[in-house]
Amino acid sequence: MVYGESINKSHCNASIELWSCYYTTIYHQVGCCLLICFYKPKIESHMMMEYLSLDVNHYATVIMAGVAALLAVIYLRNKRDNLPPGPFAFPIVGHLPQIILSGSVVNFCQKYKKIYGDVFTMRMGGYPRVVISGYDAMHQLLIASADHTSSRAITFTKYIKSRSERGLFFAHPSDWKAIRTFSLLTLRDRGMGRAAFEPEIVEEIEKYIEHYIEPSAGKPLDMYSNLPKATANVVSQLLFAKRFDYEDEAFTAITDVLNSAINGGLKFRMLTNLPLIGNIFPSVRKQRRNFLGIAMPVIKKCIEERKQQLDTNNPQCLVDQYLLSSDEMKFLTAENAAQLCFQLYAAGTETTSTTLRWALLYLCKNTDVLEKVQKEIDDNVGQRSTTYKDHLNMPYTDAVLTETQRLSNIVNSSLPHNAEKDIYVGGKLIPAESDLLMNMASVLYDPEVFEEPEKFKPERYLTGDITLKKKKTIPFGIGRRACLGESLAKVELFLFFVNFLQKYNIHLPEGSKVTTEPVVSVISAPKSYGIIFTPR
Ligand code: HEM
Repeated sequence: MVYGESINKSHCNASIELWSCYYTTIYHQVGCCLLICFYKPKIESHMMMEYLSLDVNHYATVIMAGVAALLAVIYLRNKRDNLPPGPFAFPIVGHLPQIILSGSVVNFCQKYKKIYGDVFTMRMGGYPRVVISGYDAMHQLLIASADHTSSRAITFTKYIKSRSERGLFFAHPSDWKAIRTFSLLTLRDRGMGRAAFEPEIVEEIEKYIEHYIEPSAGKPLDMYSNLPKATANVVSQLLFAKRFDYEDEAFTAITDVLNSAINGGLKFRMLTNLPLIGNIFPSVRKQRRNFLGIAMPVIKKCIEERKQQLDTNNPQCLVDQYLLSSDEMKFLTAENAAQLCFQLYAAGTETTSTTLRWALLYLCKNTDVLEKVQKEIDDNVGQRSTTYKDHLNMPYTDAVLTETQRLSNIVNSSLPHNAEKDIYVGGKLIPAESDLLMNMASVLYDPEVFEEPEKFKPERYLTGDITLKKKKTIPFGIGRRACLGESLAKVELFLFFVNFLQKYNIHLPEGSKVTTEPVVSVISAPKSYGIIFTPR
């Protein structure tokens, strides 16, 4: 089979029912065997022994039978799914043990890609996901087969039953295009990625410097929980035409909730992948409650405020535009609009601030690069205010930011997609309804394209086949559902970065042990670290 060949899937409910009965029986047998092994003294005379007709002294036989039955269950379950082969998966927890042993999902995917190739199955809890590696396979699925892969993973959407509560991330396939077009046009209209919006970003940077950097006065500043407030305010201007005071309680609560959820590692993955196990832990349950419970009232209050201030002749932000056009956009209910705002807010907050924290850390670790960036800033910007247009004359700074995005690989699995039809990729069948997880590291760290991919080397974007390297640098994803905020993120990254380094020298505190080993969660972030800013 070749890339892209697709066939229709036939469902066979009867055989699924048959399998279910079969599994239930095997699980029952295995359960009994294990019970006997561990509680033999207590149940020696129990009726179960008669039922199984087993001699309790033959432990070895019982254990072997149990293990064999367990393996049979796993084998048959995997076979039933018709999914591409992958490593051995444990019942209930799936590949969780191997993920923990590998150190992260990223390492796990990279490790098993070497054994199973560009397409293999991974199980997070009970849910299988087909892991896609390599640019060609991703291109095949997300661009050439975009008509059938542009909906979100079932594991994402199954918890949001109502179509009118899905916002953009989880939008029903038939609503997605209209919501995305509305969001993109409105945000662009308000200035996203355009020079007209730059003064507001620069004003936010100045406020951040005044509020956090200046008072740090040469002491280490940990930007982990305060930099997201600055990037959140940038998005807030586009959504609600307002910025929050950094000390505002509701604002602090919403950024803290996002921060801990997105950086919450295993806990957050449990929310979507291991709901049954996750529910056992109070802290996971609390995170689930907080995520929307704290955030949504703040978002709804902002929307309500816009209603009161609405000037029909002069819409100021995305919410104004929604309030004015909602008659034509029936699917965008009030609840859906609130979800959309929250998702844009969430998508634009941690991503940009985490990338900036990576960039500053890489520079502290590579002082020669820091010097070159500052020289380029001095030569091209000097003391005046920076604009995004300056990046055209600052190839080295641009290369540093591109290399930061490549190496940090922050959205390490992209956002999962779903295959709506059977698709063959590289000769392997991806059955309809499979959830797809993109192994972004396989492209961003491809040694065929990026020499010594694990190293921070901005010069790579200034020599050799630059076009190819840029094409394969895909931190924002590819295809129809690629990042909606890419243009905004690029402007923000450049303006924050240049403004910081134009005004300050940066270094890590004496004896700092922070490494560039990431904390891998929904995003890959640097470990919490302090940075010392000294005025230049
Ligand atoms: C460095 C910053 C950022 C990175 C690396 C990033 C990366 C990504 C990635 C990998 C995806 C998934 C693509 C896919 O599903 O195939 C995505 C989706 C998305 N991003 Fe970003 N993003 C960033 C900043 C932003 C910003 C600033 C915004 C907007 C305010 C934003 C809004 C979105 C939205 C709305 C989606 C979902 C699009 C859809 O489902 O159609 N992102 N982003």
